[in-house]
Amino acid sequence: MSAVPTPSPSSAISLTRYLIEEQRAGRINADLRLLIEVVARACKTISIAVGKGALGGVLGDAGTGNIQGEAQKKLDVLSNEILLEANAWGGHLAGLASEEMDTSHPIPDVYPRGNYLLLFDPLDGSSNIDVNISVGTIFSVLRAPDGVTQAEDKDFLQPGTEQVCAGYTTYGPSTMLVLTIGHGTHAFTLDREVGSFVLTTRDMRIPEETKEFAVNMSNQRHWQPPMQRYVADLLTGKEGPRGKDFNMRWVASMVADVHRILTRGGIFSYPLDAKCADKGGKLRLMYEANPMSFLVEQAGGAASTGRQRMLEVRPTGLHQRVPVFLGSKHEVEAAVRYHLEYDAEQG
Ligand SMILES: O=P(O)(O)OC[C@H]1O[C@](O)(COP(=O)(O)O)[C@@H](O)[C@@H]1O
Ligand SMILES: [Mg+2]
Ligand SMILES: [Mg+2]
Repeated sequence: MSAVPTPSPSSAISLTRYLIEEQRAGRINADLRLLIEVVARACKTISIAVGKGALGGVLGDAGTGNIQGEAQKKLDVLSNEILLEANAWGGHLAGLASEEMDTSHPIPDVYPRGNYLLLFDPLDGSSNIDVNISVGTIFSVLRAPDGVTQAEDKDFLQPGTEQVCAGYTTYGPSTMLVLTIGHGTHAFTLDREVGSFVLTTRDMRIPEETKEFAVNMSNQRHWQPPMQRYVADLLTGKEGPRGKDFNMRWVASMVADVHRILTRGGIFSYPLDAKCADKGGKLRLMYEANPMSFLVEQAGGAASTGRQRMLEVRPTGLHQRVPVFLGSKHEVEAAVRYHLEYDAEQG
C-alpha cells in the first residue's frame, strides 16, 4: 500500500506567508493583506460552526427573512454576524455590505477606518445546509472612492473590474479558500490541526474546452429562447451540432459548482428565466457573480451575462441580480453566441 503524501511543514506555504510575499513584491499593501487575514480568520470560525452540524444547534431556519425575500437559515445569520464582528473593528474598511443586510453597514464611530469596502455572501448554498452538502462564503473587496471614510450604498456601486481582491471558502470534505488579488487564482486548504490555510494549488487554470455543464434543468421551460436552443444542442451530444456528448452536474451551491469548474473545467449557468425575469436574474452581481467572475477570469476562464462581460456590468443597486454564464472560455463564448445570434435574428 502506498503512503498518503503529506506536505512537509518546511515546504508548506501558509496564507500568511503567501500574502507577505505578495506585499514584498508590491502587489498588495499591508492594509489589504491584513484585511484578507481577517476575512480568512472569520471563515475559519464559520467552518467550525458548519462542521458542528446537528451537534452545534446551528441547523434549521432562523425564522427571519432577508431583503431578497428569502427565508434565512440560522447559519446565514450566524455567518453574517461572524464576518461583521471580525471585520468592523479591523481598521481596514470604510464600509461593509452583505447579501443578508438591507443596506450597507457603517463602521461604528469608535472603530478605526480604512480605504477598502468589503462585500460578502456570508453563506452560499443555504438550501444545502440541512442536508450536509458543501456550502461556502463568497467575498469581494473594492477601494472606497477618494475621500470616503464612511461609505454609503452608492459607493459600492463599482463594476467588477474595480475589484482588488475576491475569494470564496468552501466548507466541504475539506475547507478551502480560493483567492485572487489580480495575479492568478490560488487555492489554500485549511490544515485543521494547525489552524492555518496552506497553499495547495498555485495558479489554477480552467481548461478552455469542456464536456460538462451545470444548470438547474428544472427551470428549462421558463428559459428564454437562446438558452433553450443552447441546452437543446448540448443534449443532442455527438449527433448534434456540438459534436460531443456532455455530462451535467448541479450542486445548487454556487461555491461548490464554481470550485469544480476551477478544478476541472465546465460551464456554470444561471440564466434569466420567467420566474426571475422581473428581478433581472437569480444570482447577485455584487456578492456572487462579480467575485466569482474575477476568480474565473484570473484562472483563464470567461464570465458573461450572456450578452456582456460580467466584470463590465455597471451596478445600479447593492442587491442587483444578473444572469450568469462562467467557466471554460470556449464554452462560455459558445453560450454567448447563441444569445447574440438570437438578438440579431430579432433585429
Ligand atoms: O435552488 P436553485 O434555484 O437551483 O439555485 C441554486 C443557486 O442559488 C444559490 O444557492 C444562491 O445562494 P444563497 O444560498 O446565498 O442564497 C447559489 O449558491 C446556487 O447556485
Ligand atoms: Mg449565494
Ligand atoms: Mg447566501
